[in-house]
Amino acid sequence: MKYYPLFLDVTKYKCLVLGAGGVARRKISALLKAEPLEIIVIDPFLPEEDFMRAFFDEYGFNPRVSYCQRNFCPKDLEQVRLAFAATDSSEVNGDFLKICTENNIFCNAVESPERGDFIVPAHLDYDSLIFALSSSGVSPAFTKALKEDLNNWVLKGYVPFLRLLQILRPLILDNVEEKKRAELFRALAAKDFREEIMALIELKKFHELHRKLAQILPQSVVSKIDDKEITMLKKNKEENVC
Ligand SMILES: C[C@@]1(CC(=O)O)C2=NC(=C\c3[nH]c(c(CCC(=O)O)c3CC(=O)O)Cc3[nH]c(c(CC(=O)O)c3CCC(=O)O)/C=C3\N/C(=C\2)[C@@H](CCC(=O)O)[C@]3(C)CC(=O)O)/[C@H]1CCC(=O)O
Ligand SMILES: NC(=O)c1ccc[n+]([C@@H]2O[C@H](COP(=O)([O-])OP(=O)(O)OC[C@H]3O[C@@H](n4cnc5c(N)ncnc54)[C@H](O)[C@@H]3O)[C@@H](O)[C@H]2O)c1
Repeated sequence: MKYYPLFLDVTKYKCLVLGAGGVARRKISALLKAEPLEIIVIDPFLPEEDFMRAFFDEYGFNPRVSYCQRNFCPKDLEQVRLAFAATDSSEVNGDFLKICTENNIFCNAVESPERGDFIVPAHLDYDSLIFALSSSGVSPAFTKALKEDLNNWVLKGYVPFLRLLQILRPLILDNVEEKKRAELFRALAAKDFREEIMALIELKKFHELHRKLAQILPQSVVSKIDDKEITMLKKNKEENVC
């Protein structure tokens, strides 16, 4: 394994991004989702209003981001825990990485990842469930495509399935005696059954879905399933997309 995967709590971190181009803005936007203390962006060539306009147009206003149109100086790294060398100059990025290393600051290098301490994975977040994906730098385009496939798969399959469980759980709790419940919940979540259910929801075959559920659920539960709720399992507009 070329990289050690971990999930960082950055809420107490001051972060610094050198360079304010398109790639830097993408790194900043992902970092902001984890609510770092602050992000300082330094770029001597891009006027502040151009950066702010570009950033806010793409990702919206965020008070955690501050911008300096000037050259970087080592003093800027005081209190910084995480850094990104995001300029288009290999030399500038190299010098910056060196200073970060001397100061024990983890630094990402957007244009020469092998020189940095970490790479940024593609990610999907559904509240507390987070997927982070990496090709170890082999193909970021593939990582992005895989993320999109996974997102479709999760939203098509698991999110509607969880909505179904949300409908069924109280009915089972109310109508099935305690010692039989765990067995039923496990049967509903079992791989083969779950996959058939997910496929029926995806195809909107709600009548068959009802029949399939009746194979394992007692009549006392099946008779109380609200058909209108069942037809809402697969909403046209998914709200959980990040
Ligand atoms: C996942 C994602 C996260 C993010 O950036 O937030 C990310 N790159 C994304 C997109 C993307 N990047 C590039 C393309 C164009 C197509 C292509 O080249 O494939 C596309 C696709 C597009 O734009 O459609 C070009 C590119 N990327 C790197 C280099 C330099 C090099 O390889 O040397 C070059 C060549 C520059 C040149 O041509 O000179 C390097 C890195 N990019 C990484 C992450 C790290 C490894 C991730 C992994 O392990 O897979 C790593 C190693 C370091 C790092 O940046 O941390 C984000 C997807 C966002 C999303 O999820 O939607
Ligand atoms: N990691 C990735 O996902 C990825 C994706 C595409 C490209 N890249 C590479 O990343 C680099 C940046 O790409 P981009 O599209 O953001 O380029 P860009 O041209 O949009 O931005 C580069 C920024 O660096 C700034 N800069 C130059 N010298 C500087 C200095 N001394 N101090 C501070 N800032 C300085 C420039 O003013 C500019 O705003 C390129 O080398 C590109 O090959 C990486």
